[in-house]
Amino acid sequence: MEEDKYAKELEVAVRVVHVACALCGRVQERLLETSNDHVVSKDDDSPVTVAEDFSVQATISWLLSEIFGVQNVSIVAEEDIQTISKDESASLLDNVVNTVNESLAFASKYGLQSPETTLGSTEILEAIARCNSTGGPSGRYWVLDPVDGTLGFVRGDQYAVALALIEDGKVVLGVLGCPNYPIKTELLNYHYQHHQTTPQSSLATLDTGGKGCVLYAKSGSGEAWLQSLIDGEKMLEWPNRARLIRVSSIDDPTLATLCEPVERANSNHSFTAGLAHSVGLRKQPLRVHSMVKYAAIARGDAEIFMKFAKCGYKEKIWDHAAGVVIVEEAGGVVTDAGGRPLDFSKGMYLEGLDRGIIACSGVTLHEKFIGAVYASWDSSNL
Ligand SMILES: Nc1ncnc2c1ncn2[C@@H]1O[C@H](COP(=O)(O)OS(=O)(=O)O)[C@@H](OP(=O)(O)O)[C@H]1O
Ligand SMILES: [Mg+2]
Ligand SMILES: [Mg+2]
Ligand SMILES: [Mg+2]
Repeated sequence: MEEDKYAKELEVAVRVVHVACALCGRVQERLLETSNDHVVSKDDDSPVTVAEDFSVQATISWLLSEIFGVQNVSIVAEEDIQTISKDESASLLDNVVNTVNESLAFASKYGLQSPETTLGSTEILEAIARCNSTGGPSGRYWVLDPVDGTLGFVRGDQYAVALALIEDGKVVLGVLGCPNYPIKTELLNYHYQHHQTTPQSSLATLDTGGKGCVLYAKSGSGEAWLQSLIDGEKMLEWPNRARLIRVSSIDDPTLATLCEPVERANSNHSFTAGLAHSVGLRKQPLRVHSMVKYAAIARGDAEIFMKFAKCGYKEKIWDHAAGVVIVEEAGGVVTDAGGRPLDFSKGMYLEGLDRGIIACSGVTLHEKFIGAVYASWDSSNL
C-alpha cells in the first residue's frame, strides 16, 4: 500500500509539467523570433517574461485544482499576483489569458482534462492568486517554480519547470521539466562552449522541436526517472516509457565535473573555484542556468553542483525542492556546506542554510567538498 502512496500525485505532476514544458517551448520559439519587448522588470529586478512565468503558474495551478479539487490544493509558488493585476498590466494579462487557454487546449494530449469553455481573466487571476501558501512544517502543499532560470529562458538557453510536493515539511516527490536539455547530453555542453559567441537565434534553432526532458522521483523509492519531451504524445498511458537514471560513478576528483550557476551575482565563482582546486578538480566548470544543474547531476552528466550565494541572500524552497529529491533518489547526496540536509519545513525560505549548497554524485566526493569548505572558510571572502 505504501508503494502506492503519492502515485496519483506523481502521475498528475508529471503530466502537468509536460503541459508546461510544451507551453514554454511555444513561447520561447516566438520570443526568440521577435525582440526582447516581452520582458518586463519586477521589483526585484529579475526579468520576467510575459507568457512564461505567469502562464505556467496559472496553467499548473488550474490543472491541479481541477484534478484534486480547489479545497485540497495548496501551492507555494514564485510569482505573486501584484504585477499582473495592476491596471497598466492589462495587455500582459491578455497575453497570459491567451497563452494559458492555448496551453490548456492541448491538455488532453497529456491525458488531462481541458476546460469546457475558454477561461476568462478572472479565472486566470484566481489560479495565480491561489498559489499563496507560505509552506511550513505541517500539511501538504505543492511547491512550484514556473520558470526557473528566467535568464536562461530569455537567452534561449537552459531553464526548468520545477514542481514538488511537500508533506509535513518533507519533499515527497519532485518533477523537473527541462525543455532544452535533450536526452543526449551534447547540447548542454554545446551551450556551455558556445553561448558567449554564438547568436542566440542559432541556439534556438537547435533547441526547437521538443528536444527536452522531464525527470521525476518519489522520495524513498530509490529510483529517479527520465522521459523525453517527445514522448509527451504518448503520455496517455501510465506508467509511461520513462527510463531509470543514476548518478555518475566517478569519485576521482580529477575526472569530475563541477556544475555551478552562470551568474556571478548568484554564486561566488572564485570561492567555488578555490574549493574545486583544493579537492583536485581539473576540468572546466560547467555553468548552466537553473535547476538543470540538479538534472545534470541526477543524469550522471556532472558530479558536483555548488551554489554559494552572497551573504544575506536567502534561498527559496522552489529553487531546490524538486531538484534535491531527484538527485537523492538517483543516488546522490545534497546538503548545506555544514553537511546537513536542506530544511524545507520552515516556510518559503531554506532557513538555517549553512553558507551554501553542495550536491554530489556520491559520498566520497561529498565528504571531500565538505572538508574543503571546513578548511578554507576562514580564508574566504564571502
Ligand atoms: N542574488 C541572487 N543570489 C542567488 N540566487 C539568486 C539571486 N537572485 C536570484 N536568484 C535565484 O536564482 C535562480 C536562478 O539561479 P541559478 O542558480 O540558475 O542562476 S544562474 O541563472 O545559473 O545564474 C533564480 O530563479 P528564477 O527567478 O526562477 O529564475 C532566483 O530565484
Ligand atoms: Mg524569478
Ligand atoms: Mg527559480
Ligand atoms: Mg522562476
